[in-house]
Amino acid sequence: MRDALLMLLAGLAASAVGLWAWHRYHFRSFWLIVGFPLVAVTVRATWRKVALGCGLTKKRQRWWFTAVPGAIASTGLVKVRRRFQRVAVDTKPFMWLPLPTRHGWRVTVHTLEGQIPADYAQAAERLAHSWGVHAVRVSSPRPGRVVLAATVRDPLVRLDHIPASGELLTVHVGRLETGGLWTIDFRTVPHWINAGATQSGKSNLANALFVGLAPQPVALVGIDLKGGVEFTPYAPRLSALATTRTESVTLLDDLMAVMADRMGLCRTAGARNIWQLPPGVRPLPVVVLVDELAELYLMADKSEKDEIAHTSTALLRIAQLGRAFGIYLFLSGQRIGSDLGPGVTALRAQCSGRICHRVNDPETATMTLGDLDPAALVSARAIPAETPGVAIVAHQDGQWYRARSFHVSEQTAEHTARHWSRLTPAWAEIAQPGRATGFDEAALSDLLSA
Ligand SMILES: Nc1ncnc2c1ncn2[C@@H]1O[C@H](COP(=O)(O)OP(=O)(O)OP(=O)(O)O)[C@@H](O)[C@H]1O
Repeated sequence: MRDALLMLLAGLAASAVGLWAWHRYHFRSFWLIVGFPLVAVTVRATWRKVALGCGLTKKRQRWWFTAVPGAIASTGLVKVRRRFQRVAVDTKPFMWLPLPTRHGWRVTVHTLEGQIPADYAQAAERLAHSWGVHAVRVSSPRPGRVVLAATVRDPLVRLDHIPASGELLTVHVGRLETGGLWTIDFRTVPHWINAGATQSGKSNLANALFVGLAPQPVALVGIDLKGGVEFTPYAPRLSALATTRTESVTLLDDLMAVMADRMGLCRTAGARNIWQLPPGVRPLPVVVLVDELAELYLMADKSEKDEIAHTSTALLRIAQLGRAFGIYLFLSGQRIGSDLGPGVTALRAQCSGRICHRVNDPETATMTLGDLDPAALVSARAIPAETPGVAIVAHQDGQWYRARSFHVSEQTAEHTARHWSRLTPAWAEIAQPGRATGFDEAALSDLLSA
């Protein structure tokens, strides 16, 4: 008997250790086979209580049945004394079966009359606490349906390695909280704002972007108003680098000339943008990386006014027209606010790509993320300092996500710059009007008619 008990205890201990090791070393299979089925049953079984607690139920008139007439049964609101009575009961939204995801589970819910997805988004934090998960995100694939995606544990605490990006002007810079890739695709979203307090991970993101773009046939240009400390390591792969405001003015003038040149090229070829040009005459896309954007706008005395106005107009024109002519902006800074002048506000309006790292004040989050869901602003302010690189991202699918960039050290960026330096086009080749593609009108006509 004692032996049997000992055997049983030993068996239980071995199973517990086995389960722990399984959970620890292969969470994915553990989650699918053990964790998820238990969670799915619990979520379905407790949905009425959870929905009621989170304010997602509606009162509906129902015929209520009591097995013992005369006894007092309570629905929580109405005391029922008869066998059948029409009473107001709390109705929960219909919930489908939960489905497992890489980092948790998701479930589709039918909204009740008068409910909108925002009602569920407001209750997301309550739902997360009720279910004991890291976060619940709400999306609505079609009217009347809401998908609640629960993340069991924060997938952004530890990230794997940066995967290679396949397509031109597309870079996988990190991971979204859903476990999916965080992708910056300049052809879909041409201009980006990358804001955040100091040490929040802005430069790391620029490194990740640079490492992804370096092997691609693109011209990279840097404007580094931190005196060049951030982008000088990229120099072998940069076609041009400006480290002062005066140099920036010249560089931006060159970029305007490139844009005018490309406009002429497209006009001659009857194309609306450079992507409609035949590959032989299509100019190289140019990505302009800017660090410390605010420095371009700060005025120490009145003598700088004209220079600032000039820079501001050039950047704004590039933001307005650059997309069609293959010139893209990635603007980083601690504050990109209206206090820097109307030029910044107008520039911000042209940048549909928004990335907000940890910020110190609510205004910066509001300025960066604009009129995105208020929950995004709350999330941006809640990013802890211990997780640099975590940001709120307005994604290409129209939703916002928490995301984290892959860690790319300065040494890696430097090595990449040297490795791909042979792909660096000389700035003179790009910047001289009429020579952006080496085209002349006759050669272009020949190419187009071929
Ligand atoms: N995704 C990440 N994963 C891990 N560590 C990161 C990540 N992003 C940034 N870090 C680390 O956080 C620190 C600050 O990052 P970074 O220099 O990019 O911040 P920053 O916002 O550019 O700061 P500053 O404005 O002061 O230059 C660095 O030590 C960097 O290695």
